[in-house]
Amino acid sequence: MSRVIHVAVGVVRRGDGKILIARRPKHLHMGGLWEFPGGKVEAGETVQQALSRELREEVAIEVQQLQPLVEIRHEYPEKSVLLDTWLVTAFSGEPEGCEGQETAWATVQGLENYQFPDANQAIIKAIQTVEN
Ligand SMILES: Nc1nc2c([nH]c(=O)n2[C@@H]2O[C@H](COP(=O)(O)OP(=O)(O)OP(=O)(O)O)[C@@H](O)[C@H]2O)c(=O)[nH]1
Ligand SMILES: [Mg+2]
Repeated sequence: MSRVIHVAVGVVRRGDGKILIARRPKHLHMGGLWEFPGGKVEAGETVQQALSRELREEVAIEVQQLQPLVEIRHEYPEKSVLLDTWLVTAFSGEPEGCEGQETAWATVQGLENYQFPDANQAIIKAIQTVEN
């Protein structure tokens, strides 16, 4: 039995309702697929601290306001993840892929046109049902 990897995931929503997505670098787990930016929670960090750090490191934005969205437990053949997913409703800065990743803004409906890792289907469902 392997350990569950705790991952902080950010669903960054812009004023016009579009959602930020980024393409995972080819060499990583699930490389080439689209994702919501984020990464592993490190020892001694809260999930909110991890999310702020990851969004700064990966897409150069500062989180200003967030709310819990959903927690997804998923077993991939090679690892188990807990995607601790937050809706980011205010941020500063203009997102860019700091590690050379492609980024895009998608409408909630348009998310279906992108290929995500399997675990993300449940996140997309949660985004579709969220109000306000
Ligand atoms: N960030 C992110 N990770 C996801 C998503 N969906 C999903 O299955 N994962 C999985 O969660 C795991 C951890 O994410 P990560 O690789 O971004 O972690 P990280 O930024 O800390 O990278 P690192 O390994 O360089 O430290 C990966 O196995 C990844 O495949 C998603 O939408 N966003
Ligand atoms: Mg990451």
